[in-house]
Amino acid sequence: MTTVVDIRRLRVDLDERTVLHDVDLRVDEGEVVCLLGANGSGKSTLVRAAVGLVPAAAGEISLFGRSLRTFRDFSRLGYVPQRANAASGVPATVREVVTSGRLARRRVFRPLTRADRAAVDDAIALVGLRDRAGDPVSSLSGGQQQRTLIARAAAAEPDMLVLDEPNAGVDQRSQEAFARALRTFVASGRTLLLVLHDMGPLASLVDRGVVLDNGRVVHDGALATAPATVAPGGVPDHHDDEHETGMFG
Ligand SMILES: Nc1ncnc2c1ncn2[C@@H]1O[C@H](COP(=O)(O)OP(=O)(O)OP(=O)(O)O)[C@@H](O)[C@H]1O
Repeated sequence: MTTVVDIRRLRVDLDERTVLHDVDLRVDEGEVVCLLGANGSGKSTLVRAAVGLVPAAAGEISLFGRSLRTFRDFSRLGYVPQRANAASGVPATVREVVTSGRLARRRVFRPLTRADRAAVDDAIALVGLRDRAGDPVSSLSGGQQQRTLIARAAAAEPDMLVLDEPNAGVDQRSQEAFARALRTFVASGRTLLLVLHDMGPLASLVDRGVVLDNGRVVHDGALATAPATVAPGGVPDHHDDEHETGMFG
């Protein structure tokens, strides 16, 4: 089994404050791992550090078996930040934005192949925006714009998707459709690292939950009988004693 993300004893300092302390996180190929925790517990910082967007003050990060310091194969990785906004000054349509993800995968510009077009169509279907494909992204809701960026990442056919709060501001029906689509993504052996405040319909997909509290990992393990949501505040009340919550196996 290949380890896709291997983080050991990671410390991250922001504004001279330590926001991640001694964090270990391992994600194997084909796994769906969910980061949970209250606001400000460090979930976004952890995924940003994992993809090289914030520097580590201490510790080791490897992606696909290679130290992040020398890792260059970023086309294997699709990352979509929290509250991402796909609208720019340019009046691009959903299809154009998604296609740009496909083009970014290639070194030299050449016309789209049939395979490129199919990957773009699949990615748009993955996020449930088929009926909006020709619309300008500026006409979409915030949730739909983030979905557009998820489709752009998926169009490059990465081995791992890292999605920070993909369901924020998305209605229940769209969340359910998205969960079904992501099931297809992982069925092909690909890897998912999700930051979720509320697991909602994605709960049944998740193999393992990692709970952060104040920048430390306080739980790392399987999720028991598909809890739909995390307790108010994002984490179980007694996450130091997982048996009390009944949420984690
Ligand atoms: N750019 C920054 N500069 C300084 N401090 C930051 C920065 N970004 C985040 N922080 C701080 O780091 C801590 C962790 O924030 P982070 O956004 O990683 O938490 P989170 O668990 O993702 O929260 P949320 O669920 O609200 O998105 C918080 O205390 C936050 O205030």
